[in-house]
Amino acid sequence: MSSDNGISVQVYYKLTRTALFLQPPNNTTKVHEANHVLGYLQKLYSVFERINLPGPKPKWVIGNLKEFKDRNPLEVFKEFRKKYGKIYGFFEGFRPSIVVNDPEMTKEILVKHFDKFGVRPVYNPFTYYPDHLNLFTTSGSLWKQQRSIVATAFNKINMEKAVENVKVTSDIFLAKLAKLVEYHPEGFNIATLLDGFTLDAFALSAFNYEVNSMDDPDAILMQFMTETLNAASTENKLAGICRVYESLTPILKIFDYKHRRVHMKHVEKMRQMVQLTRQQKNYTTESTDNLLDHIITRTFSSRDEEGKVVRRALDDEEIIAHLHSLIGGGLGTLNAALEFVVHCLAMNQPEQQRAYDEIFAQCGLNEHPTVAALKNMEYLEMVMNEALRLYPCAPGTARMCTQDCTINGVEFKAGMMIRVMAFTLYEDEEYFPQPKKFMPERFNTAAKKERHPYTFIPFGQGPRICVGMKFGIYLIKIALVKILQKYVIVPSSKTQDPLPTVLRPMLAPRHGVFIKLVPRRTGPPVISQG
Ligand code: HEM
Repeated sequence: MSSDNGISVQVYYKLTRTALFLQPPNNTTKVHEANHVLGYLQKLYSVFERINLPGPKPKWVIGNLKEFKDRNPLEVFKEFRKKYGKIYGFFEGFRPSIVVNDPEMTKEILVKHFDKFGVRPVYNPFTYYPDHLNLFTTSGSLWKQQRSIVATAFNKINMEKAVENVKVTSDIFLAKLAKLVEYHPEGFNIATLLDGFTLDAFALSAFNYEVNSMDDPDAILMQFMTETLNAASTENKLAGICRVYESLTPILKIFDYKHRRVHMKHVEKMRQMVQLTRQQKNYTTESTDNLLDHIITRTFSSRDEEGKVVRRALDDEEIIAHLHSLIGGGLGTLNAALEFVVHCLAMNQPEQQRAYDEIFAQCGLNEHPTVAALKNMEYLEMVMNEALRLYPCAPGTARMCTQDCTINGVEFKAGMMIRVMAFTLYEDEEYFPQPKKFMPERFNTAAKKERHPYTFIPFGQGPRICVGMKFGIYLIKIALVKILQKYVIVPSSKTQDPLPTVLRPMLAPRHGVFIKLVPRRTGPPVISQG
C-alpha cells in the first residue's frame, strides 16, 4: 500500500497523530522529528500539483476545510465543480481527496477497478459494538462473506409475503393519516408519520420486528434512528472533526453519550429478538420467509480453530451485526426518499394524476398492491427517480484508494479518498436538460438509453451497490399507493419549494414536509392525457 509520494494510508494516519502531538517522539531528536514532519507535510500538500490535478489551494493541517465553514457542503462541491472541472483534488485536513464528477470515471472506480477501490471510508465516526461488522464499512474477505449472506437472503426472501405483511402497518398508517387530515384540513407536516411508517413497515416485513413507532414515538428503533442521524449529521461539529482527524475520535466520542446509550439499548433489543425467534420458530419444519429467517438458517464455509474448513451457520452475535447493518442502511434513506417524492407530487399535479391513474389501473382504490402490481407501476418508479434526482438522499458515494494506479490519465495514490459526486451530474444540462424542472419522462426506457448509465446512481453502483435497493423501492411504492388511493396531495400554506434540506449525512428534509391532503372522491379517476 505504499506510494512514491509518501501518502500511504498508514503514513498519513501516523502523520495526523504526530502533527497533533498525540504520539510521543521515539528515538529521534526533536529537530529531526520536526524536519521529518515538515518534509512530509510539504510532500503531502503538493501531491495534486505533482500529479497535475486542479483544485483549491490547501492550507497545512486544515486543508480546504475553511471553504466549507458554515456552508452546505453540497453547495461548496457545486462551486468547486464549476471552478475546477469534472475531476479535481482537495484536502480534508490531512487527507487528499479526489472528487469525481464524471460518469465514465465513476464506472472505472466503482466497477472496473473495484480491486483498488473496494473500501468505503468511515461515514459515521461514532461507532460502537457491533459496528465493526457493519456491511457498510467492512472490507476485503469479511465484507465479501457478509455481502454474500445478505444478498442471498434478499434474493430468497418471499417478497409476496413481505409485501402482504406491510398491509397491517399500512392500515395503521391510513388510520393515523385520516386523523391528521380531520384535525388539520388546511395542511400538516407529514414527515413524522412517514418516518414511523417506513420504520415499522421495514422492520416488520424484513425481520418480523414489531416496532410500532407510529403509536409509540419512544420506540427504541425510532430513538436509535433519531440519535444515529444526529450523530452522523454534517452539522454535528464533533463528528465533523473526527471524520477529518480520526485520531481525535477516542477523546471526542466521550461526548456522544446519548447516541451511545440508545445504541446499546437497540443492540440489546435485537439480541432478544434473535433469541426469541430461534426459540419460537422450528426451522426444520417451518418455512423461511423473511430476511431474518434466511440469515439465521444460511450456512457457509469457514475455518474452525484448527484451520479446517467447516460448514457452519452464523452465531447470534454475527446475526445481530447483520440486522444492525441492514437497519442502518434503511434508516434515513427510505423515509427521506419517500418524503421527497411526496413533496414533488404535491408540487406537480399533472404528474401526480398520472401516477394515480396507474395505481388505479393496477389496484383500484382499496386493494393492497401485489408484487406484480408494484412491478407494473413503471410511471411511479419514474416519478420516484425524478424526485431522487432533484433531492438525492444519497448525493454520492466514496471509496478509499488502496493501490497506486493511473486511470484514464488520472493518477490515484494509495490512501487517497475518492468522492464520487453523483449529484452534480443530476443538475448538469448536458445530461438532464432544464435540470430544475420535474420531468419523470427523463426516466422512460428511451430516455435512459440515450444517457450514460452512470449519470444517475441513486443506489450507488458496482459490487457495493445498495443491497436493499429492490426492497426499498417496493416499500416506497406501497406507501405512495396507500396515500394516493385515498388522497390528492396538494401544497399547504407552509409548503416551501424548493424544500430546505439537511445532510445527515444522507440528504433529508430539514423541517419536514408540509402538505395538504384532499380526500379523493370515490369513482373512476380522471384519465390524464399523454
Ligand atoms: C431509498 C432507499 C435507499 C437508498 C437511496 C439507498 C442508497 C444507498 C447507497 C447510495 C449506498 C452506497 C452504494 C455504493 O457505495 O455504491 C447504499 C448501500 C447500502 N445500503 Fe442502501 N439505500 C436505500 C435503502 C436501503 C435499505 C432499505 C437497506 C436495507 C434493507 C439498505 C442497505 C444498504 C447496505 C447494507 C449498504 C452497504 C452495501 C455494501 O457496502 O455492500 N439500503 N445504499
